[in-house]
Amino acid sequence: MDILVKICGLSTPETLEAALGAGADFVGFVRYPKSPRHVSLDLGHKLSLQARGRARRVVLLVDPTDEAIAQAVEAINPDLIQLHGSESPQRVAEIRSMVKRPVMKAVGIAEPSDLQALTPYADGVDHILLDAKPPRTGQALPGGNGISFDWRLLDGLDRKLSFMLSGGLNPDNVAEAIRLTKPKAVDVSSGVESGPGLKDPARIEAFIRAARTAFAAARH
Ligand SMILES: O=C(O)c1ccccc1N[C@@H]1O[C@H](COP(=O)(O)O)[C@@H](O)[C@H]1O
Repeated sequence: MDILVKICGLSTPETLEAALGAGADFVGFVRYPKSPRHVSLDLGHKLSLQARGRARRVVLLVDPTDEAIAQAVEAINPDLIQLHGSESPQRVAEIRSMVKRPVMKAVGIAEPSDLQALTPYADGVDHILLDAKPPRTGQALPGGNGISFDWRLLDGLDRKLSFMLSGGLNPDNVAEAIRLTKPKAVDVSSGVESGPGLKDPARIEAFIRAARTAFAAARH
């Protein structure tokens, strides 16, 4: 099984096509109005149709209400729901049983003790996403800030846990991240942009190529 690659925060047909053409396994659509990558339900619906059958479609939500979840599921028909707020393990389980679709929970990592926060989620979700914690400024988004965490913190991780890695990845550092952390999948947003919310097809392609090359090298 090759490493899986997710390109998140796609918001135009052209950049979505670039990600699909370059072989992305997951494509992410952000439903969070404060984000420069936020898509309306109508745009999300159109992008989802474009990606259908070509990659797994992910909807990213942050502490969503039941109504926000229902709207996103109906419009975008995602294959996976990414929860990127401070949803408790109980809320994640509730959402999973409500939507009857796979759910991925993002957990912020900044210090060794943060790894303990994974345990309560591990049994109740389909995927765990490890991300950097957002900076402590009032303006920061809960994710999508282009910030990495110290990957060596994952040396203390139970290796039975398979995870998707995110946080400040880009075409230049993804190989090192894969070598050090051995994730099942990698996820990128800011690192394949030319400006906030502006995906760059050349960087998308370079990221996917670098991830696949690094994974192949790590197997030998
Ligand atoms: O991308 C966003 O705008 C976003 C908004 C709110 C929560 C999460 C968001 N993005 C996710 O954050 C991580 C890391 O992103 P980056 O590569 O460091 O920019 C990734 O999972 C994005 O999907």
